Amino acid sequence: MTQHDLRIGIIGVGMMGADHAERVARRISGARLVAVSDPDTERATALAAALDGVRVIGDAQALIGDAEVDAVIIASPGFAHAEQLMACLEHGKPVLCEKPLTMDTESSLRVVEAEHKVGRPLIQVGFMRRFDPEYAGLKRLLDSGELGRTLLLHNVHRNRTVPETFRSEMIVRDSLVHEVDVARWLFDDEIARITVHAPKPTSLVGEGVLDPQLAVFEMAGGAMADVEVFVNFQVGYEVRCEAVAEKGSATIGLGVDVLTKQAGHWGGAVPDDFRVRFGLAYDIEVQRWVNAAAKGEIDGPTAWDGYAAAAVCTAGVQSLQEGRPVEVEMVSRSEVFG
Ligand SMILES: NC(=O)c1ccc[n+]([C@@H]2O[C@H](COP(=O)([O-])OP(=O)(O)OC[C@H]3O[C@@H](n4cnc5c(N)ncnc54)[C@H](O)[C@@H]3O)[C@@H](O)[C@H]2O)c1
Ligand SMILES: O[C@H]1[C@H](O)[C@@H](O)[C@H](O)[C@@H](O)[C@H]1O
Repeated sequence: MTQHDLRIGIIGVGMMGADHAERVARRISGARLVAVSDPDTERATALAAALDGVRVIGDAQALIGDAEVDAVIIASPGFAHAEQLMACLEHGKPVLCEKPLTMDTESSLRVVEAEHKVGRPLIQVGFMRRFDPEYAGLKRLLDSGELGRTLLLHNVHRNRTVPETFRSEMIVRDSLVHEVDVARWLFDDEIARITVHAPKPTSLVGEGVLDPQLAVFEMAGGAMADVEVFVNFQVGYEVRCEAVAEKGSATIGLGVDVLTKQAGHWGGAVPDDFRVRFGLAYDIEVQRWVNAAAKGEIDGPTAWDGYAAAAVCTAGVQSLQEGRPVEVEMVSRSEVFG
């Protein structure tokens, strides 16, 4: 820890915020966790007590404006992001905002426009899969051209369970949004049209929750991606992606770990949740964000990426509700950036 460390404040210290707090406090170099804020003050106080030199600030806006906070991590629920992002922009503070950028296309666009007015990139969006060594390796391979042009992506995204607040729309905006970003990033193209199907739902969740969902993305350039997203799979956390190209295919997320043979069975462990599967990705993401923020830069998904993902998810929710493919409506980059 040095006096030049970036002093970080975290907003929202639930599952993800607490994980980031631990990360910043113990594993990230060039940064120091100095403050946390959460309406659940008991939770924030317990977390701060377990870490050295961390203040609890009652209100998110006060944390953002605090003179001793240089940079902010937003890990509050998606509905709170827009207002907190706007405050970070007003105060000129670099911010790593957990996905989704915001919960709707309009507020995401307002954030992009407000950042453009500031004149420098301050917002990085927490699409951490881009930092996962397996995804990064897949991206390098596809970009190398060794397999020819990429034609298809097959994706699987399964959570063991999610909180009861997770309704059908949340599955699109909070879970499928990862594959939306992955498809845009791997294909380096926009999603032009999306269809989200609702197969027979699991009986193990609340009435009316459409889980699993099957999505199809049609890219502007004609390639396609399919996604199974099943957030109450019961077994554990699984994220897989197979890219099919002209001269071969490549798969990540097979979970090849130590294979054990014991008591008449063989196999390996299935991670319980994203904190295990993507722990290294979050470490790399936060370290690179800290390094960049110290220089007044970002190094990862931009507010524009967050906006594009929000636009796709809005169309995805409409498709789920209306049972038909829906065109994605987005402004063009030149309308915002000139
Ligand atoms: N990148 C990933 O893989 C990943 C994984 C999990 C969650 N997330 C994202 O992180 C964010 C938080 O998710 P979570 O699973 O930790 O949720 P959570 O419910 O476990 O925690 C949210 C915390 O925010 C607090 N909170 C509620 N309203 C707030 C407000 N207005 N301002 C500040 N804090 C507020 C809650 O009291 C709670 O402590 C979401 O945006 C979610 O999508 C990302
Ligand atoms: O908020 C979480 C998080 O983004 C995880 O990475 C994803 O797998 C879950 O589906 C979602 O609920």
